[in-house]
Amino acid sequence: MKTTILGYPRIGSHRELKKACEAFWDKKINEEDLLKTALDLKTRNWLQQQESGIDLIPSNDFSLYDQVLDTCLMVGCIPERYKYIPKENTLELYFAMARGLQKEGIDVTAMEMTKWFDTNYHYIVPEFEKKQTFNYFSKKVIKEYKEALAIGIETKPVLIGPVTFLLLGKEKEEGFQRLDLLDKLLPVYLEIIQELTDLGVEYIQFDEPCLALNLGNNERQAITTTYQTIHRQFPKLKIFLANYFDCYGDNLETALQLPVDTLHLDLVRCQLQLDDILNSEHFNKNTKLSLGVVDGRNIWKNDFEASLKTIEKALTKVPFENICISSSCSLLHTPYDLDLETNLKFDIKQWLAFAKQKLEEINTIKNLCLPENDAYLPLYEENKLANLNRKTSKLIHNNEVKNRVLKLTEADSHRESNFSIRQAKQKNALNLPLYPTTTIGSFPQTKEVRNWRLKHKKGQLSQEDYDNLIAKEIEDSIRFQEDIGLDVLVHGEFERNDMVEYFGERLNGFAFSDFGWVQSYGSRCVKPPILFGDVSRENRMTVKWSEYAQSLTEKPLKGMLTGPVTILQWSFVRNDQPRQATCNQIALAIRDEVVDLEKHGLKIIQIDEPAIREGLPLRKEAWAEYLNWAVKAFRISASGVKDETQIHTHMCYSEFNDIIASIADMDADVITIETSRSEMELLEAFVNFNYPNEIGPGVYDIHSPRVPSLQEIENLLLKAKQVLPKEHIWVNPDCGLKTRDWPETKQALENIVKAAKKLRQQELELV
Ligand SMILES: CN1c2c(nc(N)[nH]c2=O)NC[C@@H]1CNc1ccc(C(=O)N[C@@H](CCC(=O)N[C@@H](CCC(=O)N[C@@H](CCC(=O)O)C(=O)O)C(=O)O)C(=O)O)cc1
Ligand SMILES: N[C@@H](CCS)C(=O)O
Ligand SMILES: [Zn+2]
Repeated sequence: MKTTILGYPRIGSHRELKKACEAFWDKKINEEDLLKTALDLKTRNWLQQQESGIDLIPSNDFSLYDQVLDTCLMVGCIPERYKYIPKENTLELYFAMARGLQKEGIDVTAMEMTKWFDTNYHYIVPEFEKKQTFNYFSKKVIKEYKEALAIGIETKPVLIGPVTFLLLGKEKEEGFQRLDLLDKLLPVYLEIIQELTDLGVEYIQFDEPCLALNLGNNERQAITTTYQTIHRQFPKLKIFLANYFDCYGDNLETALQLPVDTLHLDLVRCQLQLDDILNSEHFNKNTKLSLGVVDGRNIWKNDFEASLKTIEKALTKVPFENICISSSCSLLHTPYDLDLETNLKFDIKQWLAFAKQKLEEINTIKNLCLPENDAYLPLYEENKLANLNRKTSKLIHNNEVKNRVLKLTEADSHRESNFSIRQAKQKNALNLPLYPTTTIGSFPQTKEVRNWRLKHKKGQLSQEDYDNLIAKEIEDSIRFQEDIGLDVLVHGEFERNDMVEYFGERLNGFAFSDFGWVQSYGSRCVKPPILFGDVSRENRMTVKWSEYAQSLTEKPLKGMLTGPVTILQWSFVRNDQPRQATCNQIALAIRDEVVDLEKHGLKIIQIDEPAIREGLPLRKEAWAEYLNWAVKAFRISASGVKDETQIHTHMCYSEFNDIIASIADMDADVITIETSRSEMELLEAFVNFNYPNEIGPGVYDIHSPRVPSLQEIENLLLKAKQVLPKEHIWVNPDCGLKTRDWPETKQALENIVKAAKKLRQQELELV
């Protein structure tokens, strides 16, 4: 029996990689310094895994920015627009693809980014053209294998499988299907595998999480062709095939017939597939099984008793030596180390395991399976006790909250009137111009603002002083928004550390870590709150600052809240009750806040739901049930106000096509969406569906430091104007501006307002 994991977090327990990357981008450190930090992190990760008894330790799971971008570089899939960046300057090219580049006559946009399956991790979307060619360009995988070898660790290199790589990408022109490129891509993979096997690599982990999706026959055939070809050419190579985040489902038969050494199962997301596999006529008894019993997506302690039962079941059909104990998916999605948390209550801390603790769990589970396991029995008992304690803890249950959810009625998820009546009333109440301009909520979270919060947290800045600084920042931002002529203002979210953590900190039922960082994209991290119990709102959460901001201006100010599905989705959520039940509890807490904002004079309230698409189950069979409760939860949160109050929602990084009916069903008066990186492509779904309510297609890609020109914004707006009724169009950036600096924000927003004014002028001239 062996142990493995599919990947380890890489940002650093103290976000060392984030800090090094950002210092490198700011030219405060050079390439050598950055690469040294990276090597230190990789080395620490490998040694940690070795020390924890992991047998098959992954390499090439590290990335300076994103593993899909690494794969693009590996196979030379570099879009034409980067050709002016010298290829020898690999890091400049790499970060230009990730973030865009504006310097010395070069002005290139970044590649698109989207969500990695149903996680809050974003990957860079590969771009393919009809005449796409591939070549073995970046040798990172070799370099990392050698780096580990240099410290005496023989690793299992991880590659994103060619089929998943193609499916995750996008055709940039018509007339071909990206899967047709497999014939050209596969030879490059073979070249890479050749180099790895020449170095003595025994196992390669191929990540093919596309197997968790509904695939067509040609996609399944592509999987079969790929692994038959690899096996034919490298019969001695041990192919470790990893699918995760859901079952193999109807791809199981294909997967079971592949010539692979080890098949990985995510047994956290899909318990039942083990029975299906063991009972399948296609199951080859010589195939090893990697049993992903330790949750790579959540932070609850493993239930050893349950895991051992699962392993016992596998052992009825699979020889002991053919079992590998592993994490359900890469541990990338969990924080580093629970030992760093000194402020978590013991009661709660005893229920948790972060990445380092998960390594230890995997090792313990394996040892508990051995005949001589005496030394590990105390750990088994400790685990049993902690889990029992969680089941019965008084910290978790609140009957008042449970009853309120039980008493919800259909009427609680409906506004008083339908949209057209509300629209007319809101027009009167708000008196906005055509093409109203607004922003999505946050303004730059500068170093100063974050430092005030840090000092305040450490007790070095009093509540009063902190509040005064925030108030001044809000006032400045209101003046700025008025000066440039925005129509609907925001307070700027300066008081918030994060749009989910901030609410979690103010709601009952949540706990917080100090170092529970998880990479969201590139150098950006989030610290998901730990949602352990019934959720309720004790006090108002946002009214003070929104009311204050509104008092500074005659223009309408948007109250700013995070929606129930997003709070659920971006927290480490309890696994002892259905997600739907937890979501309704959050919805009621947000509803109370919405009603309070209205009471305090806010005429527009935005309830952000950027995670609604990401929460969609990977398999379509499960969509309807999810969408039903998710949309309902949003509606519960939004429906406590009168018709005149305008409810906005915001979503970013979403493919809307498949779920557009549900988005319309959310019945927000206005929705702002991400569209600029995709050149308004994402708007298509709204147009085809005849989306009934108002819509603000983002015209400024806020994830890149690039300032969009007036012309670019105008072009995007013209595209929107061609397909949407003009009375429905809002003009706004893609998403919040918290990651941007003020100078570029000012320039970009000025351009946005100018573009909207120009459009209005053109309308006047037409009359
Ligand atoms: C909209 N997005 C979000 C997602 N998920 C969320 N939970 N939140 C989101 O906003 N998913 C999809 C997208 C992803 N986008 C982003 C965008 C930006 C960030 C981001 O900027 N993250 C910050 C960390 C934010 C935070 O929690 N800050 C705290 C702690 C501040 C801190 O680092 N303090 C320093 C000292 C201050 C200093 O000197 O700089 C310290 O403690 O050492 C706060 O503001 O109080 C990031 O830095 O990565 C994430 C996802
Ligand atoms: N209101 C949030 C939404 C981000 S998705 C912000 O502006 O940052
Ligand atoms: Zn957003």
